[in-house]
Amino acid sequence: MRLVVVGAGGRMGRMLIRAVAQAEGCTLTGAIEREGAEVLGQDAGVLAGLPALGVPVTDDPLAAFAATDGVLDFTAPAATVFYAELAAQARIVHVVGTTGLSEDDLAKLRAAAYHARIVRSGNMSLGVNLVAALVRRVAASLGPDFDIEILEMHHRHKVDAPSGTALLLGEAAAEGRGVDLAETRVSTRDGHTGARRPGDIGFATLRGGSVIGDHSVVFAGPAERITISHHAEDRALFASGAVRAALWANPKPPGLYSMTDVLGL
Ligand SMILES: NC(=O)C1=CN([C@@H]2O[C@H](COP(=O)(O)OP(=O)(O)OC[C@H]3O[C@@H](n4cnc5c(N)ncnc54)[C@H](OP(=O)(O)O)[C@@H]3O)[C@@H](O)[C@H]2O)C=CC1
Ligand SMILES: O=C(O)C1=N[C@H](C(=O)O)C[C@H](O)C1
Repeated sequence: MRLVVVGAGGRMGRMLIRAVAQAEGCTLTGAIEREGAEVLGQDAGVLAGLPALGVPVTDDPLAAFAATDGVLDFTAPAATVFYAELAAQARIVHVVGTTGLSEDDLAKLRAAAYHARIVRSGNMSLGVNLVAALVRRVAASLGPDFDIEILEMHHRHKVDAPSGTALLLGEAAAEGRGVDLAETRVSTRDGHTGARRPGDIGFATLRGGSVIGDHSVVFAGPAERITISHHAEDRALFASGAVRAALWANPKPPGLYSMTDVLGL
């Protein structure tokens, strides 16, 4: 499968180049960065710490999308919406790892998925998606006297909160409970907040250092507490999940898919 990496100079972009170069059955056909980026013109392989691959980083997605089967995109919301529209025009696979998308952005992705095969997930790892399945089940089993709180910590450069993974886990908890996350979500507490509202799903965000991604879901009951945690130890985990998603989506009809579909969970 021919693949293009957008946001090639980013933390995940470099990991994605490595993952494509090392994956059986995949060829890197393009590496895209934004206009004016310092890495333009560099060889994508060298950028990712590999021998040269003969693929220069460019700011021309049109040419790259016209000659590929799929795009791996861990960039920023506005960029992802733009690339989804291009992927739809080119009728290719678009794997979206970007987090922090608004409802409006998501609506645009749903529209693009009439023509593109889009796989989107706040976390491309097998472990987190298994944890989400577990959280759904635990939330469905426990009664309303168990309060649900989600804690996450990421590196100091992360720009969105709560993380895409925290929201994915929150959605799983809400689904398990049969409630709407939008109506139960509490993402900030400060000052005199009053007592916890029954049924709320709380989010707490920590940022610092080089933490790749730590998540815990706490079910706090009257006399016991269950904590389900996941700790990412290497970004390569997300990159190999993204390549797996692209290979899975390649023969599928247009649509918006998730890692739950890819992993058959
Ligand atoms: N779903 C998952 O499993 C995971 C998701 N993520 C998500 O992936 C995203 C990226 O994370 P990370 O790699 O750490 O961030 P970085 O900031 O390191 O990388 C993002 C890259 O995208 C580039 N970019 C921004 N806009 C465009 C554009 N229009 N065209 C081309 N390139 C563009 C940025 O360039 P510039 O610096 O010039 O803005 C930057 O190089 C985040 O949303 C993060 O939460 C991260 C890990 C796992
Ligand atoms: O920005 C990151 O780094 C990560 N983002 C994703 C998220 O928002 O959950 C996934 C992972 O935790 C790393």
